[in-house]
Amino acid sequence: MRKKLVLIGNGMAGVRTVEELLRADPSLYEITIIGKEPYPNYNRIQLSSVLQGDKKIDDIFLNTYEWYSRNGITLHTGEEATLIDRQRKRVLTDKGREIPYDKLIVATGSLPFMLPLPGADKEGVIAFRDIKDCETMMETARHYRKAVVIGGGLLGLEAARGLLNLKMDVTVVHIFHHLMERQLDETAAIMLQAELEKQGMRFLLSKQTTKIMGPKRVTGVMFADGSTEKADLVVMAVGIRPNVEMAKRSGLEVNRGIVVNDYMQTSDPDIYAVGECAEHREIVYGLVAPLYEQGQVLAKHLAGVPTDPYTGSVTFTSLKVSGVDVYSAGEFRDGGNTRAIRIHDEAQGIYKKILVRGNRVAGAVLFGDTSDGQKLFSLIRKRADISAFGKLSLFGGADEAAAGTDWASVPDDEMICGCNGVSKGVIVDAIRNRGCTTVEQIKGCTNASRSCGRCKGQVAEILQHMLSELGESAAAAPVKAGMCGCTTLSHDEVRREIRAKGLRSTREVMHVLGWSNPEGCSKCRPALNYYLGMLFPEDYEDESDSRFINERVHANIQNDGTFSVVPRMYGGVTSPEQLRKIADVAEKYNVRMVKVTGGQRIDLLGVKKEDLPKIWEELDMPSGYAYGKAIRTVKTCVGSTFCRFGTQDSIQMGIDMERKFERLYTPHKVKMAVSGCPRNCAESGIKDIGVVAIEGGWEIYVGGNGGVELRAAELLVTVKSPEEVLEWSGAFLQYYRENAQYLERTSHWIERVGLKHVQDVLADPETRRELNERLDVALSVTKDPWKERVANPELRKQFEPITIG
Ligand SMILES: Cc1cc2nc3c(=O)[nH]c(=O)nc-3n(C[C@H](O)[C@H](O)[C@H](O)COP(=O)(O)OP(=O)(O)OC[C@H]3O[C@@H](n4cnc5c(N)ncnc54)[C@H](O)[C@@H]3O)c2cc1C
Ligand SMILES: NC(=O)c1ccc[n+]([C@@H]2O[C@H](COP(=O)([O-])OP(=O)(O)OC[C@H]3O[C@@H](n4cnc5c(N)ncnc54)[C@H](O)[C@@H]3O)[C@@H](O)[C@H]2O)c1
Ligand code: SF4
Ligand code: FES
Repeated sequence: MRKKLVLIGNGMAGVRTVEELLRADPSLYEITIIGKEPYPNYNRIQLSSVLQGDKKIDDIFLNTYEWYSRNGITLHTGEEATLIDRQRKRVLTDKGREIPYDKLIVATGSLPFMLPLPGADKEGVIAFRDIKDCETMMETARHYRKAVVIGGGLLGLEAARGLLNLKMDVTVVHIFHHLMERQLDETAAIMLQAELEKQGMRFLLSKQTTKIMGPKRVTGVMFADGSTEKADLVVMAVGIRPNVEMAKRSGLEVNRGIVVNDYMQTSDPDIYAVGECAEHREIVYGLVAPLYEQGQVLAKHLAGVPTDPYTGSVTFTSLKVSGVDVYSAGEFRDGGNTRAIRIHDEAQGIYKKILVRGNRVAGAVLFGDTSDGQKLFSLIRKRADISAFGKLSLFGGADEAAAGTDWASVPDDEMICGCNGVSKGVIVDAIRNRGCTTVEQIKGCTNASRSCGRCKGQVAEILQHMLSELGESAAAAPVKAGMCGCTTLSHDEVRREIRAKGLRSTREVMHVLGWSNPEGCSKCRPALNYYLGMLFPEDYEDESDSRFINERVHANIQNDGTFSVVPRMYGGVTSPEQLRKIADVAEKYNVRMVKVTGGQRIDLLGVKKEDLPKIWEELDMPSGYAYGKAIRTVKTCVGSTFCRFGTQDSIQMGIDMERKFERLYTPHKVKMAVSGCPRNCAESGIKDIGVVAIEGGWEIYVGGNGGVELRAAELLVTVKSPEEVLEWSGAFLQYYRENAQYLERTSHWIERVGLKHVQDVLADPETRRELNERLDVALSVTKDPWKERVANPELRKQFEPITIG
C-alpha cells in the first residue's frame, strides 16, 4: 500500500517539491495537499507583473486543477491546517477534517510583516502577498488617486511601479537613507532612485511612520518628525515573517523559522519543512531559487533516491520593474576582507561592482547593464578560481552584449536560469536530445524561465544558437509551433499519427510520439482525449481526468467555486411540468439565482458540488452540456407555428436538430439557431450553424460567432427540406470534428480553411453520406452524463465534498 504524504501549503516551494517527487517516483505516495488560498498553485512572483499590467491573473497559474487530479492528488483549497496531531499522525483543519499522514511536509511560507502602528487596521491599509491583495490594489486604483508604499525594498518598489501603471500618484516611504539597502550599495541605490523618480515615483527617505491617519478609511500617514503624507491606500512592504504559528502549536522546534536539518527534516523525523517557513543553518530564505534547491533535496530524500544534503544557497536578486536593470548577487557591501573592482559610467548610467575575496568572486552589484549577472552568479556559486581572469574580462558586459553572446564559448555549467538552477548544458540537452524547439517547450522540459522570467531572452538565444549549430535544415526551418510545450508536432500531425499508428490512449500517444513531458500538460491532454474519442468512438475509453474541470463534473464552475446547472430544453421549448420541477429544485437546494440564458435555457446558479447529482436526479431532464466543448443549444424563433411572417416550422426544425446532435463532443462549443424567416429573430447569423427559413426551403449558414470576435456566418448551402437541413448540418459537423484543431471554433476554422473548401468537400453526396455515417456511429455511443452519474454510486462519489474546493 502506498504511504500517505500530506503537504500543508499549496504554494511555490511545497508544490515544486511534490513535482520533483512525482518525477522521481510517482508510485510511492498517496498525496494530499491542503492550501489556505482558494486557488491551485500560482506564481506569486508574477503578481508584480499582474499589478504592472503585463500579465493577467489567469496567466500565472503554475498547476491547473487537472494537474492535481491527473496525478491522483487530493486537493483541499480554501482550507487551513490548524494543528498537527503528532501522536495520532493526523493534520486537523479548520473545516473539521482530520487527514492521516505517514510523512508530512510543512510549506506554509511567510506572512507579510504589518507594522503595528495606531490605525494600521483602517480600511485601505494592505500588504502585497497574494492574489487578493493584488486585486484590492487594482480595484482601489479605480476609485482613489493617492498611494503610499511603506518600504523601499524589492516588494515595495515593484508594488509602487504597479500602482503608477494603474495611474495612481505614488510615494515610497523608506526607513533607511537609501533604497534596497539589503541588496544594493549606496551608489547603485542612488542611481536606482534617480531612474525611478524619472518614471514618476516620489520618495521620502529616512522616514519612520508612526501613525495611520483617517476616520474609517485611511487618509494619510504621519512620521516621527511630525510631518504627514496624504494617502487613500497604504501598502506595507516592510519584510516578511516565516509563517510558523501552527508548527509551533504542534510542538515542532521553531526558532525564527521551523528548524530543519540538511534533508529538511524537522525535530519530528516524519515531518519536513520547506520554503520560506523553514530555517536551515540559522538562515530563512525569501526567494524561490534556494527554496527550489531545498525542494529538490527533500523530494529525493522522500523518494529514497541518493542525494547530497542541502548545505545552503547563494542568492541573487533582480528588480522586476520595466526600464530598470538592477542585479545583486552574494555579498554587496564593501569591507569584510573583500576587494572591489568597479566600473562607473555616469554618462551612460552604468555601474558595476564586483567584490573579490582571495581568488574568488564574493558578490556583485550591477546597475544599468546587468548582462554579466548570471555569469558572475555562476562564478560565485561555483566558488571558481578567477586568478586567470583579467580584471576587466570579468565584466564582459555592454560590448559583449551588443555583439551578442558567443554561446558556443559559454561553458555548459554556466547558470542561465537562476530561479530554477538550470545551466546552459541542461538547456542544450533539452534542445539536442529531447526535441525542444521552442522556449515554451524548454520551459516544460527544464523549468527554465518558469519563475521570474528574466532569463527568457537568454533561453531564446541559446535556442537560436543551437538550431543553427544543429544544421542548416534546423536553422532554416522556422521555429514550429507544436500543439504545446510537450511536443513539436502540430495538432494536424498528431491527429495524422494517431490515425496512422492506431494509437489508443493518451499515454500511448505521448510515449510513441516522444512527448518531452511524459505526463503531458493541461493543453495537450484534453486535446488528445478529444482526438482519440473522435477517431475511435466505439473503442476509446474516455479519460475523464484529461478533461477540463467543467467537463469532468458536467457543470460549469463559477467564480465562487459553486456550479451552474442548465438542463436541456429542446429548441428552447419547455412545459409547465418542467418549470414546476425546476422551481421545486431551486427552492429545495437554495439555488442562488434562476436565470434565462442567451441560448433560451434556464440556468440554476450557485449550486454546491455535492448537490449536483441530487438536483440532476430530481430534475430528471437531460444535461444541456452548457459546460462542454460540445453541441450546446439550438435557439429558435416561433416561426410559422405562431408568427405572421413565418415561412416554415422553425421550432420543430430546431427541436429535430437538437435531438439529433445532442451529446456530441466537438473541438469547441457549437451553438445553433433556426429562424422562421429572414428577419432572423433567433440570430442565426452569428451561430456556428444558423438555419434560416425562406419560401420553399432553408438556408444553412456556418462559422458565425457572437462572442469576443464578432463574425457573421456565411451561407453554406440552400436546401429544400428539413431532412436535407439535417443531412448537411450533420456532414458539416462531422467534417469540422475531424479536421479542426481542438479548441478551434467553427469561425476560426472556416477562416483558416476557407468556406469554399468546405463547400467543395460537402458538395459531393457520397462524402456527405460517409460523414453522416461516421457521425451516426459517434452519436450512437453517447450517454447522458447526468443520468449516468445519478445511477452509478462510484461516479457519484466524485461529488462528495472532498477534492477540489
Ligand atoms: C509580489 C511578489 C513578488 C516576488 N518576486 C520574487 C522574485 O522576483 N524572485 C523571487 O525569487 N522571489 C520573489 N518573491 C518571493 C517568492 O514568491 C516566495 O519566496 C515564494 O512564493 C515562497 O514560497 P513558499 O512556498 O515558501 O510560500 P508561498 O508561496 O507563500 O506558499 C505558502 C502557501 O501556504 C499557505 N498556507 C499557509 N499556512 C497554511 C495552513 N496552515 N494551511 C494551509 N495552507 C497554508 C499559504 O496560503 C500559501 O498559499 C516575490 C513575492 C511576492 C509577494
Ligand atoms: N524581485 C524580487 O526578487 C522580489 C520582489 C518582491 C518580493 N521579493 C521577496 O519578497 C519578500 C518581501 O519583500 P520586501 O521588500 O517586503 O522585504 P525586504 O525585507 O527585502 O525589504 C523590506 C524593506 O522595508 C524597509 N523597512 C522596514 N521597516 C520599515 C519602516 N518602518 N518604514 C519604511 N521602510 C521599512 C527595510 O529597510 C527594507 O528595505 C522578500 O523575501 C523579497 O526577497 C522579491
Ligand atoms: S424570424 Fe421571422 S418567423 Fe421567426 S419570429 Fe422572427 S419574424 Fe417571425
Ligand atoms: S532566472 Fe527567474 S525564471 Fe529564470
